[in-house]
Amino acid sequence: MSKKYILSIDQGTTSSRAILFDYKGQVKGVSQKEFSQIFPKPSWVEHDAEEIWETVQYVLKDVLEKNDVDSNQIASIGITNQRETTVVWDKTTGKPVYNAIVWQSRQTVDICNELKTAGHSDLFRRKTGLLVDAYFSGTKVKWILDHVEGAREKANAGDLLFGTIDTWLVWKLSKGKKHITDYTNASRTLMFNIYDLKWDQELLDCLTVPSSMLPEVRSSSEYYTDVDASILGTSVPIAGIAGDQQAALFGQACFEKGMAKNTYGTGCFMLMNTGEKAIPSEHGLLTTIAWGLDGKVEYALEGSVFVAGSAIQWLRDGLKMIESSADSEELANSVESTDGVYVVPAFVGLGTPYWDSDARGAVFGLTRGTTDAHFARATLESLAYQTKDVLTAMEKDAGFHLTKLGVDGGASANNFLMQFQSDILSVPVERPKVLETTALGAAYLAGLAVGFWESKKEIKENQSIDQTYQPQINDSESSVLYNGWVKAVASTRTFR
Ligand SMILES: Nc1ncnc2c1ncn2[C@@H]1O[C@H](COP(=O)(O)OP(=O)(O)O)[C@@H](O)[C@H]1O
Ligand SMILES: O=P(O)(O)OC[C@H](O)CO
Repeated sequence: MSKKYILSIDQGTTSSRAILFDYKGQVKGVSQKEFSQIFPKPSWVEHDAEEIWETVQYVLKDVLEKNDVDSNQIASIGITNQRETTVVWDKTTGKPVYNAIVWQSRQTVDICNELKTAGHSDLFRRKTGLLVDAYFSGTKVKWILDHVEGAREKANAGDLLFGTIDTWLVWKLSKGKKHITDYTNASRTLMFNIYDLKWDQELLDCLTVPSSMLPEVRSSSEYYTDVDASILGTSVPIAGIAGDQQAALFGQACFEKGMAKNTYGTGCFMLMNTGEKAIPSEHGLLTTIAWGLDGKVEYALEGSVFVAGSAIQWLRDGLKMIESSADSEELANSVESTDGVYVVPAFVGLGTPYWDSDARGAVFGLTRGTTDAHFARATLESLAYQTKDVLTAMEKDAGFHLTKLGVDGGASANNFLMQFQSDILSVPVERPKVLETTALGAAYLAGLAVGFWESKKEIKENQSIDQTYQPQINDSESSVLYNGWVKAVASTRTFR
């Protein structure tokens, strides 16, 4: 039977997806399953790693069954994942010793403060391109070893393994045969030197993490192992791995230096390809690995916003203002403006460019006339304002202006948001036809490794644009609106 498809696993913060892509990069079928968000304390976010694995198995089988595709028709599997989220499990039993600590979780703020007080900030920044922040995996591993009874002893004896979600899934899919990750995921851990391309003993010592827990680091596109035949009926090669934001950069075909994309998912992540040169940021951005491919590594600058689509979920689930996230568009469009209302969704602090762990959400400008529509509109607008904060920092670091912004991710389906984004940035916003660029990027990486696609040039030809949003307000109107946001953020940060 001929190999017609590449199968992508997109393990995101709120759901797991399996997507079948054909040679043209078109979606042949999708299966998606949400899983539980666990909030043990305010600003802590955890997942059950076993539940994640169950949802991944479910969507893999479901997408094949629903679309009448046999696993024999799959040329290879690509994995892309929510990054930084940390799983520690027992090597022998395969059982996690604690919930997965999610990238958004703030439970390691105290550990970060200790590292900063001990004077380690520069060391981490210099070697990893990141910042000492609870966002990244390193302090999460340390937290688990410090807080789970017996964990440190077991880790020291070599009995525990660490992995980001990609590592956990490959371990499960290969029935414990492979403990690996790729450069992009390793570059988000605070333990990996992005210049030497090795786990860094000095950083591990600061974090008190034994090196025996760490996975082998591989490129983002190569044959790693097979999915065990018992899972899908035949053994299918796994041949692509990348963190979801890097995969989206690849899926948007941002192969050249200076090309950037912004993904609106649970959080919002803007990445710019900087080629074979890593650019250290002076404006609060992260320097990170874009991918390891064809025997070399390329780098990116990244701005990370912690709360974006999850603010819309909060309107839906917390405030019960809307029934579905998509309803936010109609509600926002039912009013002409927010009437001066600003929502700063700093539920878990603020990421780029503020890196303020202690900030918490705030609402400004309420009047007796404020309605749910103003509130929903202001919440959607906050995604665009946060993106403007990031783009401003990125342009300063890169030293040039972007001429257009490629977008993707769940919330990029929102036309109100995309138009407002273009208005606030004063640049065109381009949305591709295939919004699943994260999964597509992982598919491309997996397909290149097995010859399904021959080259990046072939991939580029698959790209097509759904809609371009042009700025509809002038620069001074846009500045007035943005200045209100700048004041709102400043006030949020002084409230403690
Ligand atoms: N039409 C929409 N308008 C606004 N937000 C949306 C819309 N559709 C989805 N979202 C938001 O996008 C997020 C889901 O996007 P997705 O890319 O699947 O995220 P993730 O990969 O982080 O799980 C959710 O937080 C949801 O609230
Ligand atoms: O699950 P997403 O798409 O919001 O992505 C999460 C990021 O990878 C966190 O760094």
